[in-house]
Order: sequence, then C-alpha cells, then structure tokens
Amino acid sequence: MYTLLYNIGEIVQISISKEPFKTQSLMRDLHILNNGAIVIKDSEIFDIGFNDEIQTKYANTVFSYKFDVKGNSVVPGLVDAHTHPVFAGDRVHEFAMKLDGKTYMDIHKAGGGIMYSVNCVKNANESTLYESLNQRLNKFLKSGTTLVECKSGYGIDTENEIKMMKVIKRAQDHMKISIVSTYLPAHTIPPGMTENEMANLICDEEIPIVKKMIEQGEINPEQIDVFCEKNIYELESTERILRAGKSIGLEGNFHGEELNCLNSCVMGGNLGVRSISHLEYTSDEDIAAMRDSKVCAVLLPSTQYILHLPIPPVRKMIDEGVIVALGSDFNPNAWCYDMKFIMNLACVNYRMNMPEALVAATLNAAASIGRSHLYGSIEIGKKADLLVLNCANWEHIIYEICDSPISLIFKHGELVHDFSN
Ligand SMILES: N=CN[C@@H](CCC(=O)O)C(=O)O
Ligand SMILES: [Zn+2]
Repeated sequence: MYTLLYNIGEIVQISISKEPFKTQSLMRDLHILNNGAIVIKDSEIFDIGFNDEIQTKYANTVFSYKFDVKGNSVVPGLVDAHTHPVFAGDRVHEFAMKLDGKTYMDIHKAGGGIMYSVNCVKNANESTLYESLNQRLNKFLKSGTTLVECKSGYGIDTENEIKMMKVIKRAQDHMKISIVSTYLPAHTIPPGMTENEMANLICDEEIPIVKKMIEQGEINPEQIDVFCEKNIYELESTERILRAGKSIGLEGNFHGEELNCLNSCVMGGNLGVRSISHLEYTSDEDIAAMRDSKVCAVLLPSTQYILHLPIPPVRKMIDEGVIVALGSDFNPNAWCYDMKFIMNLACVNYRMNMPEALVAATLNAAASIGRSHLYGSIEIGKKADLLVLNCANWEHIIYEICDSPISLIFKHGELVHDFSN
C-alpha cells in the first residue's frame, strides 16, 4: 500500500546518512528539504525528493492515500526517552507539599513519593494498570510522541515488578505507539530493608526470575535501570545491579546525578551503559566519561522545573560532544507527557536552540533507547512516523506553548490522528 504526502514546504529530515545520533554543531543541521514529497510504502518511508520529481517518478503508481500538505512542514514523530507511565493512585497532594517548600527527599522520607505509588500499584490488578496506561499512552501519541520508553519501578518486589512489565508488554502488543520496555528493579528501598539487602535480592533472586520470564515471552524488557542516588542506591550497588542485568542481556539505562554528585557517569561509562538520565549535578569528569564512552545523556527538564533543581550543564555537554537526548520523565511527580513542551523547556531553561532540541527529542532520544536505526529521522527505509504541521515553519512545534500546530500524525505509515478540521 502506497501513500503520498506532497506539496511539503519543508521536510525536516534530521539526518540523510543514517547517522545513529548527532553531537555538537551537527545538532544544528536538520537537513531540511524544501518543496518536497514523501512516498510511504506500508509502514516505511519508501522515497523522498522534490515535489515535482516525485510526482513525475510515481505518476503511474496507485496511491491508496494522497495528502496535500499545502506548503506546511513535516517533522519526524517525537521520541520520549524516559517515562514512568504505569502507576495507580493520586499524588496531587505532593504537588501542594512541594509548593509549600518540601523537597523531593522530604516527601520521600515522609513515606510519600515512589513508596506511595508502590503501595498503590501493589493493590491494583493488571487490567486496571493496563487501562490507565492505555489512556495515558494514547495521550502521548496524540501529542506527537510515536516512540516511548516505559519503565517498571513501582513494583519493588518481584511479583509486582513482573506485573508492571506484563502490563507494558500488553501495551507493546496492542497499542499503536511503539514502546521500549525498561526493567527498573531498584527505584527505592522499602521500609525494613537495607540498600545491600535489596541489591542482593535483585541480583541473586529477582534477575534470574526475570530472565526466565523473558525467555518464556511473558515480559520484554531491553534495558535495566537503577535510581542511583545518595542514600538510595549508591555507586557500588548500582554497578552490581547493572552488571547483573547486563549478564542477562539488558542494556544499562539509569537515573544518575539528579540530587547529588556521585560521579555515576564515570562508573556508567566504564560499564558501557547506553544512557544516563537527569544529570543536574554532572561534573566535568562525568561529561568526559559520557563523551568518551558514547553514553547518551537524557535530560528531563520538567522534573528539574518542578523540583527547582539546578540547571544541568547542557551547553557544556553539547560543546564537549556528549550525545544529548530529551525525555518527559512522565510520572506522578512530574505529570507531563508532551514532548513539545519538554523541547520548549529545554530551549528556555537549558539554553538549547530549537534545532538542538528537535534532534534531542527525535534522533538522539531514539539512540538513547537503541532505536535510531528505525526512528528519529525522515530517511528512506525508516519507519514512517511523521507529524504534518499546520504551518510553514517547523519551529512552531516548540514555540507554541499549550497549543499544538500538529495537523496529522502518521504512525508506521497509518494516519492515526487528523486534527486538520
Ligand atoms: N528520580 C527517580 N524516579 C523518578 C521519580 C519517580 C517518582 O517520584 O515517582 C524520576 O525519574 O523523576
Ligand atoms: Zn525517572
């Protein structure tokens, strides 16, 4: 089945040579093709070229659908590199606590935060969790995100972590949005246990069970995550858990340098992890380690904004050649799934320019979860995840706060949302 998008004012390709990611000044080079057209065959981009040339070349092709883009722009589907969308319960009261001056750790110590969600997830069954995940992920897709990373992490014990990963697998199997699943066994330490006891339990008991469940096709995590933080999982236990995950084939993708500087990127670099998220307290040594080991830095500007955390050294990361990606960190602490707003925050608060933010929210975000060979740019052979805008300048997707210039959303070549009327 062929689909044609023609009269496209600007096709924001991001890459034209199947680059796996972009760094430094290349992040400003979006490879925009003016007056173009795109041919989609089934779920993939089949051809791209100037409008006139494509119309002539495919004059005899029967298109199932033809869309006149009327001089407007087309950008790749957005990619969200970090989310916690499987949860139950309501933590709006914590927002009030934060406005009253309580810190993330104050709430955590008072039994709120992650532990609150853990208790709610324990009491929720798989169907309830799936229903709410389904509703949330539909909103992600509607906002322009076509590929998303989803973490477990509110299970804490083996039974509930597996329950969460089964729910994520169900979403992978049934929903249109593409999902990369991440196993997050070490998100907090339950009362009555020590960091060391939890790390032993995860490495010696839980990971072998997870391995078996993966082999049986019941769950599908590709990455392992740890909340590496002072007084939670510190360097030694984080490394141990990441290594145990690696031994069963899971890529490291962990939370680091969010509230304190532990130099976890040096450890992560040595271990060869794929990505590290948050990074508000990243040191120069950490930046060098991420650059040298090609670890993706996943920045989460909504969490930094909500928790009044310091601005991470983003300009330095980009200048030094770190692969910089963006994520929404959607979770009960930071209720934002809209990558358009995340890009706006990254530009205004992190001083990224708009091309850098778009690369970070497409190709580099896809790289941070091992999918940039399929997603994150408009190139022949990649998946046809495309956003048609209602304007000639693509920058509106970042500029318009609380509004959306998206007119059509194509997921794997299929028109899944039409906001044009
Ligand atoms: N920092 C650790 N984990 C989450 C927060 C989860 C929560 O507060 O429920 C994050 O990425 O922000
Ligand atoms: Zn997180």
